[in-house]
Amino acid sequence: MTAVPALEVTGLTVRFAGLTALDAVDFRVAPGTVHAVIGPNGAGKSTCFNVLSGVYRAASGSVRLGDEELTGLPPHRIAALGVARTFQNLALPPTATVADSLLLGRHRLTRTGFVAAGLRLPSALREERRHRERVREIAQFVGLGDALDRPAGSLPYGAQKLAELARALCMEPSLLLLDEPVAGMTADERRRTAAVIAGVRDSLGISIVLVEHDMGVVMRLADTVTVLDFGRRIADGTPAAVQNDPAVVRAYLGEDAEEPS
Ligand SMILES: Nc1ncnc2c1ncn2[C@@H]1O[C@H](COP(=O)(O)OP(=O)(O)OP(=O)(O)O)[C@@H](O)[C@H]1O
Repeated sequence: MTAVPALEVTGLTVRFAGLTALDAVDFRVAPGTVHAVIGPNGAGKSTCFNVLSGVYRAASGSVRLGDEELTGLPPHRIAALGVARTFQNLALPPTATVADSLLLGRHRLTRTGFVAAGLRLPSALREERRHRERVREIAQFVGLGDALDRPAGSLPYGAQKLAELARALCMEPSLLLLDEPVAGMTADERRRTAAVIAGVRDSLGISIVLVEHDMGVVMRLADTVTVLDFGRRIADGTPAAVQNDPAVVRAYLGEDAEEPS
């Protein structure tokens, strides 16, 4: 396994027509840790996520993964550097089987060219078998080992979200970006997904950045947390530290939180 590099975000600034959605934000994600980005509505979480994955351009600042500068690179180049992401809304092909959906995640790791694959050459068949084995392992890892031959769209919502997570893992990333991984889930599905995410960190050792509204999940799962409000970083630290930070309480509850009762 190659060493997982640290993610270093420095002075990250994003502007939309006069609105500063991210204002000189700094944070660091140590290798093999879970880092949550939280904040009230409109704080800049999705913007941050979209800059990390290359969907939005930063006005200034830097995002470095080890020695690689990610700012300015298009999404596919960032993905090629080992950054995988999931989406807030389901993005699996609904009629493809879970196995085939996960195989799509291995596209960038596929060596055999189209011609060899099209001709069904032995080398192409061997490679496909290797990828299918890895897909099976990853599906088992997230608890979908029995669902490989089912159409992804026929699974319950929580299982479809896990299949997306599995597809991202199929890229063998060193950094996984999760956009609200438990949004819309039942309590059971949330628990199961949180356990899978903790397992990804603990067993695969990769780094995870997640944007999430569910505070219970954030507090249980994250090693470190960055809190944004109106595009600025207002707190950064362990879940316990940021939870008790007066600026964070104020941001979530409004100015009234400061008034003596
Ligand atoms: N593509 C865009 N064009 C213009 N303004 C945008 C764009 N994307 C986000 N914004 C603005 O940037 C600010 C931050 O938005 P962002 O979606 O990043 O916040 P958020 O913390 O993810 O909010 P939520 O929790 O509601 O998803 C908001 O004022 C939003 O209206």
